[in-house]
Amino acid sequence: MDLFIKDLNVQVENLPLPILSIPYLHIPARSQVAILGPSGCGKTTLLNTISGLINIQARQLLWGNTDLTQLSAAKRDIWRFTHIGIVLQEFYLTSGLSALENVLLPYSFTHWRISNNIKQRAKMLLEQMGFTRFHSPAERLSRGEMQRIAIARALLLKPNIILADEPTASLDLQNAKIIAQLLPQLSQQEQCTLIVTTHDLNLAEHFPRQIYLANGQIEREEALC
Ligand SMILES: Nc1ncnc2c1ncn2[C@@H]1O[C@H](COP(=O)(O)OP(=O)(O)OP(=O)(O)O)[C@@H](O)[C@H]1O
Repeated sequence: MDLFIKDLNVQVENLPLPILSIPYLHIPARSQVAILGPSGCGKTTLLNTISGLINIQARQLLWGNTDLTQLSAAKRDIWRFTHIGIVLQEFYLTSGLSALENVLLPYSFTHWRISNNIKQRAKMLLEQMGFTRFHSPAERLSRGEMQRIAIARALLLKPNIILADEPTASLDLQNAKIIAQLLPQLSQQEQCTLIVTTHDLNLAEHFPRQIYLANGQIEREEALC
């Protein structure tokens, strides 16, 4: 699914200027894009907008043929659950559940019984990230391991799109490097679009397209040919 944005202007109460203003943006399906820029430039607002988490203040925001501006908040929630996997700086794992059970959570929300196929897929995703302690309690894992669990959870239901907000920001250098390699690798393998926001240039260098925001606007782009 390609992303097309036309005339996005995010206004908030008591501020005279939009906090994000993007006249046009096209991100082709299955591409890998890093959104960069200083703190407060609008990265998270952009991610929240394209995932439909917040009201969309745009003339048009198309993901494929679906214009999110035309959907109610409830319909956007269903659309997001169906199409987007989200990875955040914090991992939001459920303590008391194992690593594997955490990966399976999105499936558990809509199914009474966990099928063998989905369990195998969860294990396969974890194994691809070099993690095999499926039954370890989530709260005993290292931060790098927790982020791997969060990535596998985001990929479990084969989303068309992965959005990651500062996925390496709370990791040490070594784990940040590993995640920086794994995320683009897995999204390519799963053939989904990957969009990350980051301050981390080591992460951004793994992305063929980099969009720099400043003061809520696209300042410049870099593309590796
Ligand atoms: N609901 C809101 N009300 C008022 N101001 C807001 C609101 N949401 C965001 N902002 C402001 O809009 C600007 C952009 O915020 P945003 O969180 O998108 O920036 P960011 O680039 O993700 O920053 P960081 O890198 O620090 O996470 C900031 O100045 C923020 O304070």
